[in-house]
Amino acid sequence: MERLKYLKLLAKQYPSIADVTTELINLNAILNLPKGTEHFLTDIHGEYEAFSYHLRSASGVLMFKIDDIFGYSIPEWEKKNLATLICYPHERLKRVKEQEQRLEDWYRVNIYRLLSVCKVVSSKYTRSKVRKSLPSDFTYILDELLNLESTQLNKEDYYNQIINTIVELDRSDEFIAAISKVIQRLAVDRLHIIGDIYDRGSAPEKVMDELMAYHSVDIQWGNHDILWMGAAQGHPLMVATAIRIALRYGNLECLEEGYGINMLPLGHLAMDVYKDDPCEEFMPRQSNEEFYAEKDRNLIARMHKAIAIIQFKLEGQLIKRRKEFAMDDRNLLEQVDYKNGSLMVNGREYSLTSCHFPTIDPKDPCQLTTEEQEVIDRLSFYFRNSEKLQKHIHFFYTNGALYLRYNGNLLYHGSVLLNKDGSFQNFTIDGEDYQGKALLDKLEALVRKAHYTQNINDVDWLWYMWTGPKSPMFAKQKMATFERYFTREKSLHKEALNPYFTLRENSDICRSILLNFGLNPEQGHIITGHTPVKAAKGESPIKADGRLLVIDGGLSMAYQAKTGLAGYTLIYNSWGLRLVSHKPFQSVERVIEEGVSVNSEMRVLKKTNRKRVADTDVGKSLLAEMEALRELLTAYQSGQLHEGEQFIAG
Ligand SMILES: O=P(O)(O)OC[C@H]1O[C@](O)(COP(=O)(O)O)[C@@H](O)[C@@H]1O
Ligand SMILES: [Mn+2]
Repeated sequence: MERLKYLKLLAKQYPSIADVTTELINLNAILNLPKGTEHFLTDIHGEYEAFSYHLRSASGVLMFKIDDIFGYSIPEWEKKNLATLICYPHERLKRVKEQEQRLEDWYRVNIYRLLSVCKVVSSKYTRSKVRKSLPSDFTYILDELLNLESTQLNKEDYYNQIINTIVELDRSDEFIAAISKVIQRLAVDRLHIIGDIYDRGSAPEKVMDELMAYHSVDIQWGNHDILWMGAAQGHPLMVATAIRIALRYGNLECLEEGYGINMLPLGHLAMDVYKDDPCEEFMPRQSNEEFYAEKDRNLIARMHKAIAIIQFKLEGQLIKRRKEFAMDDRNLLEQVDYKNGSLMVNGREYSLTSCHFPTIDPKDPCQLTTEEQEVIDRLSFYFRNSEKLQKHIHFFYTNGALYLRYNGNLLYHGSVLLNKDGSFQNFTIDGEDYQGKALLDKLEALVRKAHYTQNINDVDWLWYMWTGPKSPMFAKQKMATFERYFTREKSLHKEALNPYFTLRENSDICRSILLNFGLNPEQGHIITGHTPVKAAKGESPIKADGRLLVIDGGLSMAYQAKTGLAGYTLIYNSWGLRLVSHKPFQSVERVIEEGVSVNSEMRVLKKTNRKRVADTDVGKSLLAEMEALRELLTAYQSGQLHEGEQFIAG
């Protein structure tokens, strides 16, 4: 009975035998197409230009495609220029116009070449899917051109005429920009971002704009993203932490220009309180000498210290408020001896590099001064009311989650907590025990609940996930921020990793994780980020005989010295898995000047027989849809339902 009701509903969409059979033929054709290409990127950390280049060039794959298509028929430099045109059409066109004598000829040749590339990248999709991805201005023309061969009998003139007309009507620039975008878009069917879009680099807000405009993307929340998700709710401690990190890297533009956060109140506090403090340990990192004058750097350092102290005070308050987080040892302001200028850790005393804490009352070190309170209230207000920030963060809830199972693979940013013996580590939350997948599900539910209730006690959980020892996204014993600013004791700077990070080298462990998440342990892979792979020191991103891949290759500039690379892109296409490692991205200007070059290296990790859509998750749901359509067809053919019956009530 239920099934009949369902078929009646389906009949509304397919009211005749002809409709059902057309759809069945269509779905069957889709199932036989090659599997769409998935790209995986992680730990973007605000590095907008490099990130954008990866999207535009399909992480270098575009160059390989152009090579395949044109081979030796055109010289190397022309292939480079064609790739540049596809990646940066506006910038490249500007350059061409300055140099080219015979512009109309140039347009014709290049439009032909772009069409050849577009035909290859679109050949994996149905005509209908390609049509949907075409820009409205040129849908008709592009659809015609992509589905015709210039040499096709009787159509040659027609094809050439369309191109001539585009050139004559002075629409070439728009056409080239449009077709380039289509090529970029069709080269990747699905993009996975394994977390940590925010912090360190200068423009996470631009990364978010680009992701939101992207045709198909999912995000696995990283600890830095969760920090911003909490800050966007106006949680004062997370606001302070996000600002502290921004100042540490001298990223005022992201806050002020990107999100409209007014930093003036913090500037005032900094100059009132730390005017005579050189704040050496708080000088912004990276080569910000280029961007900031000495005077500005001094101001940033003072603001940095002012917000760091607010952060440490608020941490102490939260730790006392949330006993169940069991983080008393991280309430460091209460472990400082303000007279001796030292820090007590496990009964040992370590001297501080500076004990200039003019806003701290040693009797109640975690109490904010009135001015500090006013500043953090205002900053929290700005975060909550930044329209752009709210829009970006909303995207994490709609397109993101703590983990994702996709085409048999398991994607998460950090870890699944393990004990030393490889068993799943338990976390008791509100009296219930959680481990492995169940723990991630519980934590994700807490994040979504906090978004809904906006209650500070609920939002506190996001802070725990940012830095708590049992947070699978952080998965380190402590975050040694205070120790790094205020002591020189190396042993205190160490952040011990959860045993997971050693155990992930073992393929049996990885199999047990895949099983725990309901995936096939012999076929699936775990794909993660979070810990930069020290490739320069010989570390491999491929762990556990290929069962687990860590693809944090240092897209973040601040970490490139550690990795010796500038990031990885993992590619899963119909032929298997490949890992591309990138060299540092210099600048858009340099690409325009020198042409796109292959600055990546491709490694084949796994070769398979060509996979079709039928072998994917989408294929599975298409097969289920086809089964229902077959039932509907039988119902029509056996007279159980009449064609057009959707109009009959009940
Ligand atoms: O290098 P920075 O920016 O000072 O950050 C160091 C901090 O970042 C962390 O590594 C967390 O960031 P990741 O998630 O990118 O690893 C902390 O463990 C550490 O204290
Ligand atoms: Mn991380």
